[in-house]
Amino acid sequence: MGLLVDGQWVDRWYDTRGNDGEFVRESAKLRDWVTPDGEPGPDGRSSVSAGPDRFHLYVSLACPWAHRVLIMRRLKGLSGLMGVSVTSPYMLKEGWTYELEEGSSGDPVNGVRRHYQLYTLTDEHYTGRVTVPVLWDKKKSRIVNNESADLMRIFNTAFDELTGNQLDLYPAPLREEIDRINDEVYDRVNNGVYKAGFATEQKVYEKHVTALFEMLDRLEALLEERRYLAGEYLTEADIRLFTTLVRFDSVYYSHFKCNLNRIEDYSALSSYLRELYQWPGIADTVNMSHIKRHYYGSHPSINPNGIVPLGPELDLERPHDRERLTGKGIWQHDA
Ligand SMILES: N[C@@H](CCC(=O)N[C@@H](CS)C(=O)NCC(=O)O)C(=O)O
Repeated sequence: MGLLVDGQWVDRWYDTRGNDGEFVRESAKLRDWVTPDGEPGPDGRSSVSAGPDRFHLYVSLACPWAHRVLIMRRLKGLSGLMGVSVTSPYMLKEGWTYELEEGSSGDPVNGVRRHYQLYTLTDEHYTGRVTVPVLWDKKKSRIVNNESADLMRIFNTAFDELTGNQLDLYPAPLREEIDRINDEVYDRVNNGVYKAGFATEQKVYEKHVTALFEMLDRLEALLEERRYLAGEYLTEADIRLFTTLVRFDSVYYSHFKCNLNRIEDYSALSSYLRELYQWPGIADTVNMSHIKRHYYGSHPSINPNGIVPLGPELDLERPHDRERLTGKGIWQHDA
């Protein structure tokens, strides 16, 4: 695990010592947009135009941030329009790689063996963390964007004219509520499990685990009343929560020591997790082997021998009881 410094790969773990035992996630740096005609994106950001064979997605099936984007690709019918390269589950000295024998798909587009090469192809002096997911522009031979929150929004609208898909996972009337939920879920849940798991001071770990379970209790109460986080429609907020929930009992509970409860112990949250897992197309995006091998095998400071636990045995296919709450599926753009 490492980062690029002026285009050179440096093998270095996160610096928690310099932050009083806290893991601080670096913000993504490549933030261009994709729009139907290449007109500027939100906040006037520069943009490239959507095209049928222009983009390629690089993901790890283990990574919850990449997973959100893979789900959006599926729900928005983009699979035929945009190929995907899957990394090896392991992220070790050279960072993410495309080693076929470890379970990577390889990289048919650029033929790179190490994920950081995509960053140096984009900018030979790149400095910063080298993360998945990444959206690659085949026309300009560079990364367009490496922030999953942006990629979800791009996929929600940019290609609609090409696909005819009208589903809207960020509908205008619900945006304020979605943004509010996303902020808290990001801080306490999505990134909260990492802040607990990568903490190197007891009090820091306890602070983040406490905040995480306070939030899970609040989400449990909300989901007792609401079918989905923002109400009756499934939105991006649900996808963002799902990718953490589906990893929780297998990984975050034990590997990151987030073990006050399992998701299975919450009635509404566990049923909600099963409903989302059973949503058409979603189960196919979940690869528990990559998920477990990645976490237990890529963090030697937490799990030095890399032993991958056999359990727990989860049955996400069993019935859920969410029909008792009103649900209207996914919003349509022209609804
Ligand atoms: N802000 C990014 C974060 C992505 C991220 O941190 N991905 C992890 C994998 S789960 C990664 O690639 N980490 C490598 C590193 O931090 O060096 C996003 O949401 O797209």
